[in-house]
Formats: sequence, C-alpha cells, structure tokens
Amino acid sequence: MPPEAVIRVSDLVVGFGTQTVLNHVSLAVERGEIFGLVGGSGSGKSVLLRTVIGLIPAREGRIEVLGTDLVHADDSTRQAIQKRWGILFQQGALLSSLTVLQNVQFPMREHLQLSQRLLDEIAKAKLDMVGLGPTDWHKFPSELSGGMTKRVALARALALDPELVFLDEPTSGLDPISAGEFDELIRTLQRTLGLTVFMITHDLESLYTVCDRIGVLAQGKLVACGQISSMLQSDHPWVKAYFTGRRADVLQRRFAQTMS
Ligand SMILES: Nc1ncnc2c1ncn2[C@@H]1O[C@H](COP(=O)(O)OP(=O)(O)OP(=O)(O)O)[C@@H](O)[C@H]1O
Repeated sequence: MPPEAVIRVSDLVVGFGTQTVLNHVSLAVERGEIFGLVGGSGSGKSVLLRTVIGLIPAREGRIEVLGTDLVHADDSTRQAIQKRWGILFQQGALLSSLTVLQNVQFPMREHLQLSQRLLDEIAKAKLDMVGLGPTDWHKFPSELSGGMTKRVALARALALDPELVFLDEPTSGLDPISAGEFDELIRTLQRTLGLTVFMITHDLESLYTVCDRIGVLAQGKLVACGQISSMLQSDHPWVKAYFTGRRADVLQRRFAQTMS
C-alpha cells in the first residue's frame, strides 16, 4: 500500500497583490514522518505553512490535510480538522498574562469542556513530556529562557493530542546544545506519540538529524524533495550551496560515517 499522505498540497498558487510567492507547489507529507521545509529567506516557507493551516487564502490549487479538502471545507469541517493538529509558532507565541500551566491549558479550554482538576492534570502531564516540572508551572513567559519558552509552546501544541504538528523554526534562537536537545525531544515525541511533523527550519543539524525527508523552496517552486542523501546529490545551485557548503562539511562527514 502506498504511504498515507497526512498533508497533500497540489499545484498551490499563493500571492499578494502582484507578487506570486508560491507558484504551483505540490508536496505530500506522509503519516509518521518528520518533513523539513527549507529555503532562502523570503522563499515562502511561512506562507506555505500559513496557507496550509488556513491563515492565508490560496489563489489556486488544492490542500488536503488528514484526508479533507481544506480549500473547499465549511467552517465546522475545518474546525474539526484544526483540533487534530498542533502548531508551534516561531517565537513560541505564549500569552504573556498567563502562567506556563494556563498557556498549555488554553487550547483545551477553547475546544474541550473539562474540570479545572482535569485541565491541571493534563497540562502537567504535557509539561512533563517536554521536560518541565513543578518549579516551572506557575512561571510567566517573561520568566522563561528561550529553550523553556519553546518547550512550553510545544506542550501547548500537544495539548489536544494532535496527530500532526506544525513547527515554525523550532530551534531558532537556541544555542547549539539546547537546539540539539530540542531536536531530540521532537524525535522522541514523534516516535512515542506516532506524530507526523511538518517543520520549517534553517537548522542544518536538524535537517540531518531529525528530518526523514526535506523539501526545498526556491523562486516560488519546490526545487528538491527527498531524503538528505538526495539533497547531497542535487544539482540545483541553492540546494548544492546549502547542503554541501563549508558550513555543511562536518555534518556531511558525520552523515557519511553513519552510512558506511
Ligand atoms: N501578509 C503578507 N502580505 C504581503 N506579503 C507577504 C505577506 N506574508 C509574506 N509576504 C511575502 O511573501 C514572501 C515570502 O515570505 P515568507 O515569510 O513565507 O518567507 P520565509 O521563506 O518564511 O522567510 P524567512 O526564512 O526569512 O522566515 C516575502 O516576499 C514576503 O514579503
């Protein structure tokens, strides 16, 4: 049986005014994989993610998520699908007036009717999953480090037990050790919870270590899509420069060792 696509984007065209940002982009993200989307600054990665989750309208094309055509879906169908995904926005986007625990409970309050005791229990369990404990429960976002903020945002993204999570540059702004730990956390959660992950990243290390497949956007098109090994063989100038440039050297050697 062919793998099941959790996200299927076909011939997508998105633009603003006279600018076409995505020009007939097609891609599929399979169930259970970690798909990394990469591309130069301004290449349309965030626009693609925002269009898939319904924040930006498509001019043409088809977007299917979890088997539902979202371009033509009515509000209630769309809301039912939205409950099945979680999103980690770039800066964490925590509500500054709410504590860590309350931030994680926020989506549950919106979508579920649970007692306060149950909300507390679930939120604490989600925070435990991302490595945060009782000393962090009652802190406000301003009292958190960058890494902790990302962890709280991830716990919130997991609040409704999603099948699919969207991560917008999950390791940006983290030092290399924290970024590595966060990558490991994503991988562990993806395996234990059976998640499908769609993530935008600039982080080469993440692309090498956690992504099962990678898609590359350039000039409004998906110019490469596949495993890291196919990125290393690509003739596209941007893909070549990105994956085989000097910065990529150490990772490439490490990758070659693991493959031999
Ligand atoms: N709401 C908007 N209105 C008008 N233009 C927009 C809007 N959002 C994005 N754009 C334009 O779309 C293009 C792609 O932007 P996008 O944010 O998707 O880039 P990106 O690949 O995510 O970049 P980065 O890696 O720097 O975050 C840019 O030219 C940007 O100016």
